[in-house]
Amino acid sequence: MPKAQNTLSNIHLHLHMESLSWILLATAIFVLIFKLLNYPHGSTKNLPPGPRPWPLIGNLNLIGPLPHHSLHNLSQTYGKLMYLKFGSFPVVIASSPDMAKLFLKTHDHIFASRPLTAAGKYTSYNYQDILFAPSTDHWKQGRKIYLNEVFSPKRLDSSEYIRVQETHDFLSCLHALSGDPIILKEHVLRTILCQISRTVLGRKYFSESKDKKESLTLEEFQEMLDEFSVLNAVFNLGDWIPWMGFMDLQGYVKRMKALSKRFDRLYEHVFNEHRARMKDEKEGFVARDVVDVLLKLAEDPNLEVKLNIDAVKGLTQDLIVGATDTTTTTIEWAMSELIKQPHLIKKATEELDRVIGKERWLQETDFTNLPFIDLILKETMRLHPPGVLLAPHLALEDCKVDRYDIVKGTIVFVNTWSIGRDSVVWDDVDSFRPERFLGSDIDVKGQHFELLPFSSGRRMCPGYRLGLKMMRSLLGNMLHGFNWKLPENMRCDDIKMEEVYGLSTKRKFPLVAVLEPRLPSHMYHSPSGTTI
Ligand code: HEM
Repeated sequence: MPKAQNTLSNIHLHLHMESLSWILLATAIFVLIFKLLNYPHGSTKNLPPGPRPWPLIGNLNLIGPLPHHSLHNLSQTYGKLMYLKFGSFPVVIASSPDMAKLFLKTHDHIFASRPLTAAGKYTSYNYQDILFAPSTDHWKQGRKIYLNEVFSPKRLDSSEYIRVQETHDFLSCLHALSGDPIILKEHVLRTILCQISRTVLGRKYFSESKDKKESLTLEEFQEMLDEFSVLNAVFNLGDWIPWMGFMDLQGYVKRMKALSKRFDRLYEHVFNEHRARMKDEKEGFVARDVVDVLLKLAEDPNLEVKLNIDAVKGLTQDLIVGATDTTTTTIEWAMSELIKQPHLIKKATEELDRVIGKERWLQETDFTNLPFIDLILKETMRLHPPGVLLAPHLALEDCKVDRYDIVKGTIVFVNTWSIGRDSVVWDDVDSFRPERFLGSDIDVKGQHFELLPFSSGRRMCPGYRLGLKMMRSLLGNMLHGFNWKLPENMRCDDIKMEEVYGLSTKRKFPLVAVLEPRLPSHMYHSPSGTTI
């Protein structure tokens, strides 16, 4: 072979070898990246079963607009403990009472933290609230403050008069509207907002019509709460694929920052008013509401963890957002289920007539004598728990759960919506039958893992007693005070039961009803003289 030709084929061979090495190198890098992205699926860990994840997005492609439904369907294939990847994060889903118990009771100390999300950072004062705070000393102290200063039986008793006044105003408003179709949730939300604002902030701080002088209208406040609910439940890409976060492709972070500014303006106004009273009254100052208590605590040098002003805002905000959507949504679901089954309303009103009579309204001391109202609420929260996936929990350490390895940093969701439809636990799962709880000791206080609307363990809802009081009283009195009908052109089958996912999972189509008074007319006179 001539020398020149020899050299040429050497070059060819060299080039061929070189491209081969490039191909091999590229393949090796691809495999490595794929393995890294899918870690720990490829590791020696014994992970719960789950679908194979895609690079980059993991299993996010399997999650639809109602994530609890998507996860429920997946659990029918992969089982009650399921492993997925959301972007680059390992996620496990518990879909049965025994699995929920392992995370919320047996290993509660390991799973009581929260992942750091953009919502917690931008809408909740950089996690200086309680709901989004990881398991830190700030969070522990905040829960203690709540339990002693807001939710103790004594504190709840001292704010009862507010709930009574606002409930009477609510009933009076409904009476004035009797005969006309009403959008129920608007009235319930307004009442809950009035109750919680007066208890926490001292007064309402919003006006119900545009011409009154308040920094905020009711409409704007409701809009802010809706936006909070949406932004705190969205699948924000930057949370799951952190390197994409800076692009904010969905625009959620921008909205979070804007919302936070609106809430902050409200708190600044509220706090300035409270500080002014504190200054005026000096030694004679006595705390009248939760903000007073928190601002006083912020001055306390002996507090274990210093409470700065952002933390006071975070703690204040959790009470407002924690109380409003959850209770309003539950009452709306309850009435939607009841109105489809008039015999249940009849049963409830028979009990009310027997226990309360027609000459007074239901009070908080009557609750123990009205078991059917409680059965209705339990059955509502079985089928329509507001927090369908609870809030996300985070593994602080590696842990073995039901023979599977759950690695540190795994995010845990408990699918309470799925548990409420578990046919191993419940008969006739899709039917709304409050009587199913007759003679059963299952309650909603975190001891029975088949019914977890308020969760259980260290992260259990601290406001559940207040939530129950507000719901029992409003629902009971709504049934006591009125006959419930559908607008003329509607039949029971027209009531759609579709959902919209959010911090609380709400009805897609608001319930519209027509009310007719059941009690003598003098009963509806509101003591505070509120008109609509
Ligand atoms: C129907 C009424 C309510 C329901 C169904 C409900 C449900 C829940 C759920 C599921 C959680 C998350 C638990 C977890 O992560 O495991 C939670 C947490 C929380 N709830 Fe409620 N809630 C209700 C009413 C209230 C009320 C009335 C308040 C306050 C006034 C409140 C304040 C909070 C707070 C501050 C947290 C955060 C607790 C923490 O992360 O440590 N909730 N709630």
